[in-house]
Amino acid sequence: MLDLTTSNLTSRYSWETLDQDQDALRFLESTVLPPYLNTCRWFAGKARQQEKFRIAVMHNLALRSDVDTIAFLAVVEVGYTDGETERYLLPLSFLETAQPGSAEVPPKGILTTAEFDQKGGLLVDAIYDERFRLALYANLAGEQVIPQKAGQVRFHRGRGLAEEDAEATVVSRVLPVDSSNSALVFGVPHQPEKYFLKLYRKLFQETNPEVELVSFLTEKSQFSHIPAFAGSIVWEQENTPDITLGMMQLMVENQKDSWSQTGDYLNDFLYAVPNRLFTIREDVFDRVELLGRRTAQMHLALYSPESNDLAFAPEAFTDDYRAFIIRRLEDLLERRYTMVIDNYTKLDPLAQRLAWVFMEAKEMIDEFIDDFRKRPLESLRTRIHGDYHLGQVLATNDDFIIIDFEGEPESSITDRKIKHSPLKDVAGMIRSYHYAVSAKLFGSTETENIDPNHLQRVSERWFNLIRDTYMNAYLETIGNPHPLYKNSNEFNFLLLVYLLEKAVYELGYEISYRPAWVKIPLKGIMDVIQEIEKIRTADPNRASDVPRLQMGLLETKKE
Ligand SMILES: Nc1ncnc2c1ncn2[C@@H]1O[C@H](COP(=O)(O)OP(=O)(O)O)[C@@H](O)[C@H]1O
Ligand SMILES: O=P(O)(O)O[C@H]1O[C@H](CO)[C@@H](O[C@H]2O[C@H](CO)[C@@H](O)[C@H](O)[C@H]2O)[C@H](O)[C@H]1O
Repeated sequence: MLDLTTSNLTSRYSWETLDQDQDALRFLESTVLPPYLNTCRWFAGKARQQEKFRIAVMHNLALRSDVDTIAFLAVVEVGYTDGETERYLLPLSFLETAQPGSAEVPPKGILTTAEFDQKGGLLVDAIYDERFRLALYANLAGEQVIPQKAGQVRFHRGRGLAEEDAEATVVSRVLPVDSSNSALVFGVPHQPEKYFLKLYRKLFQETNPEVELVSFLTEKSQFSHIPAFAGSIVWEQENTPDITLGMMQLMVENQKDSWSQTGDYLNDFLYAVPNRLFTIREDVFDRVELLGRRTAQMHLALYSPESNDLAFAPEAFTDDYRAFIIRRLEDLLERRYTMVIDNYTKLDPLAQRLAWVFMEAKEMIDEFIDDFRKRPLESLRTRIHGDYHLGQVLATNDDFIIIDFEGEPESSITDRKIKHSPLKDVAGMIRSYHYAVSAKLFGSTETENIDPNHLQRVSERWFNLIRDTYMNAYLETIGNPHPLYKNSNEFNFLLLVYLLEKAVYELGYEISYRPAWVKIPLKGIMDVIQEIEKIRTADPNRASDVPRLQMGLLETKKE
């Protein structure tokens, strides 16, 4: 607990002039911000060597209360000994000790005790100050543009914000999810949880891809399986790209995300496996089929050849794009080979055998990449979800709502806006179903005494059924033929490219974070290389010295 009797930050001036008080700002930068940011879940620089914290900008936001006051939207720049500087949004508010609500701020929201013009209180992350939340809502509803020293802060109102709610008395709270951004919830009379406002923490010198995709789907398509776009908050400056600070959507009533739901459904299956039974509720397949359809409908909505918005116009598989994917894949592969070698002894026996086959297949993978470089491709690329997996799909009573269109967290903002074949999303979801089945079977006490080879075969059978159900529903909805996918050969080939990319990425993630799960992406890689081998052997004209796949390495030695 903070000691409220001693002030850490003391200023002779009033809180409202903090942005001009150089001494107070320097104190914040040197003493308060470094330890505070390092406690925040959304601060991504914890593992890097931090060098400098600087308040780059402080925007003003008027707060409605008994006494006129303001909050600041601070942009904190963090410099590192190497690599790029990052910028984070940190809304700041001052709660005088006697202020109602000051006792309710959780410790993680308090930066320091403070004293401004002899008034004591707390310097807090403003999301925990109700006056700040209400100001955000009122500005969005009123489509305000607030001039600042550096440019202006514009509040856009989206179609999702209902007319009758614009003047409503709202209630608000901070959603207790600890993730890379912060989430606020707003309620209106008769609907206590109606709007969901995401404040982006890490800022990019560009419009956030999520705002582009969600506003496009809401305003220019009939696809209704996303939470409708209700507005955004943007920092605008002349001759500089806009910076998105936040986005509001409708709040979705949901029990859980589809990762948890799929896991629950799989329990029946899990209990049956030790008895050598295949028991599974039909509902599982109904859900998978529905998600296949919803995925295809999302892709059809994002495919807009008539749109005059270039950001959404479909594009061909250009040499530049192929070079981009190949660079990424080769870079990932190189790092994964090293990681596997360095961590080999930490892997369990099944993962070790799979890792061997993967390492031995290097030349075959190189040949496949070369094929991708040269093969004529007529399919098209569009904007896609970009980070699609079961955790990004909320399960409502009888349907799905797709969220989090921000793209892959590790990619730069420019890379996140690159158009891909929608098969990249399809591959993401297939990998996720593979994870759901494998994690359940390999991570549960019910199956711990079952021979891992048998478990592998069982999980493969169930996964194949689920994958085919998903793919059939997807293809049926997309329609055949469709300009996005020229023919089934190309479709199958491209799907392998994206499955390989995703599984190779996951291999690194699991080695670093969940070594017990390494066999899941390794098995995913194995499935892809077996398919690659089938393509090679089916082509009578292919003269290649590349060795065959060493599947024999997977056999366990009989004692
Ligand atoms: N529109 C929404 N309605 C209800 N809950 C939501 C909505 N959007 C996100 N959530 C919840 O907030 C969590 C974090 O949202 P997400 O978009 O994944 O944010 P982040 O970018 O911080 O990861 C989700 O896992 C989900 O539980
Ligand atoms: O959640 P993030 O966007 O930070 O993504 C990272 O963590 C994910 C795990 O939480 C990881 O996803 C992998 O595991 C999931 C199950 O836990 C599975 O559904 C995904 O398909 C699988 O890729 C993701 O790869 C990583 O970037």
